[in-house]
Amino acid sequence: KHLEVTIVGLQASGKTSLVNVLGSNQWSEDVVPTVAFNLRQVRKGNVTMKVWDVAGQPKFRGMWDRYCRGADAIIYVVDAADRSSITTSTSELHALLALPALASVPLLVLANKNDLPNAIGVDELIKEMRLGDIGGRVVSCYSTSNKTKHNLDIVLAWLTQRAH
Ligand SMILES: Nc1nc2c(ncn2[C@@H]2O[C@H](COP(=O)(O)OP(=O)(O)OP(=O)(O)O)[C@@H](O)[C@H]2O)c(=O)[nH]1
Ligand SMILES: [Mg+2]
Repeated sequence: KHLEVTIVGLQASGKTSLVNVLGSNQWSEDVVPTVAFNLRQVRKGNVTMKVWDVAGQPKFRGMWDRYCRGADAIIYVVDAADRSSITTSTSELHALLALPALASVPLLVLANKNDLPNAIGVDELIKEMRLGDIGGRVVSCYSTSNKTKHNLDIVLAWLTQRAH
């Protein structure tokens, strides 16, 4: 089975770390900011995933839609411990999802870095980011940590469910 997934979200939210931990069980405090994108192949059981890990710095956000087109799923990563980033994170997400080409692509929002104190929880993030307003597609939201691997098992289950 195959799955193509695109990971977007603001810089330093933990996208590359997620792929490193899911793909090769490699956690590091020291990850280089992504330039443009990384393409990784991840195998889990009988599922081969093509993972587009796209850069989150402002100058790269205009490329997000290009990598999201044709994806079987979009993962949107949020740094749940950086509350000052949530307004920008929200507007970037809603701008992306407004694109007709991305209608009906399933979305998984991760409230990442839940190992840090004061990280925002799922219920509050759903409200803050107005995830309830997103229609016409599957929308899920989990609280995760790449550092402790909290809930990464359910992220993987969510992904493999979408393989075909
Ligand atoms: N405490 C904690 N730190 C994390 C977690 N995930 C990532 N980080 C750290 O956050 C920093 C940024 O992580 P990256 O994975 O490079 O973030 P990114 O989203 O790929 O950033 P760009 O490539 O610039 O878009 C690194 O120092 C990571 O170690 C997490 O779950 N918990
Ligand atoms: Mg990165």
